[in-house]
Amino acid sequence: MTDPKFNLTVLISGNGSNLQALIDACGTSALPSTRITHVISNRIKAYGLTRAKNASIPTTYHNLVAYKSKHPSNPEGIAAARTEYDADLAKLILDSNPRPDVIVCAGWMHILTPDFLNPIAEAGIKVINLHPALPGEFAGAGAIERAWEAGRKEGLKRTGVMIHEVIAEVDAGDAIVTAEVPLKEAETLDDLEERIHKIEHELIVEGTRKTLES
Ligand SMILES: Nc1nc2c(c(=O)[nH]1)N[C@@H](CN(C=O)c1ccc(C(=O)N[C@@H](CCC(=O)O)C(=O)O)cc1)CN2
Ligand SMILES: NCC(=O)N[C@@H]1O[C@H](COP(=O)([O-])[O-])[C@@H](O)[C@H]1O
Repeated sequence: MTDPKFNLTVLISGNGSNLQALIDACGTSALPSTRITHVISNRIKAYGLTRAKNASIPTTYHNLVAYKSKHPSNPEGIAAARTEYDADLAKLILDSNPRPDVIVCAGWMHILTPDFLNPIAEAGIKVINLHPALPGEFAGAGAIERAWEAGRKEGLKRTGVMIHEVIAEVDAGDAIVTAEVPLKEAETLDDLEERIHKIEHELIVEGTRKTLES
């Protein structure tokens, strides 16, 4: 059997249900001739690491705490730690064989700085991110809850999910694919999260495929 045409590196921080959606899609008509060759987590307890190991995908735990411990715990020291961390994350990926065609942030809860983005872009590797909101709305962490609150308090009628290009400004990169999610009156946050996660699992596959095809 010939090697898959496309290679993915997936960055995670948690449960990994979106990683699982990608694992399940690889090699099917949804993500043809594609394989995940590396999963990297910034959290050692991320269940997504177990999902990757169960799928025989190489994993790396890239630990920011180890970098912070080498610097003073003041703003300058933390900035220096993040610079080193991000530069080493880029090296980790650029030194891998095969290199990825696309890096997918799938619940990756770490803001990437130009120390990562620049060397990756120079290598011609695209970085995309799953964000549970529509372009220009609820950037950053906790987007689902913030939309749910806006539905209750401000009458927001819909939120959404997008896969977007990753740039230095958080969640501001061009949208690759989006899906609107209507907000339902008196719906619990858990129920909204469940509806949104189902859409995420479809959109992350579609967004990755569109990126590979572009
Ligand atoms: N430069 C970019 N980095 C990242 C982007 C992006 O668009 N540009 N997308 C995010 C994912 N994300 C939302 O989609 C997001 C993740 C995390 C945070 C955040 O505030 N992180 C904190 C730490 C939070 C924690 O560890 O619990 C931080 O990094 O200080 C905001 C947005 C991925 N990165
Ligand atoms: N800003 C990005 C963000 O908030 N992403 C959120 O992280 C979750 C990861 O779930 P998973 O680990 O089960 O894939 C996703 O469901 C998504 O809503």
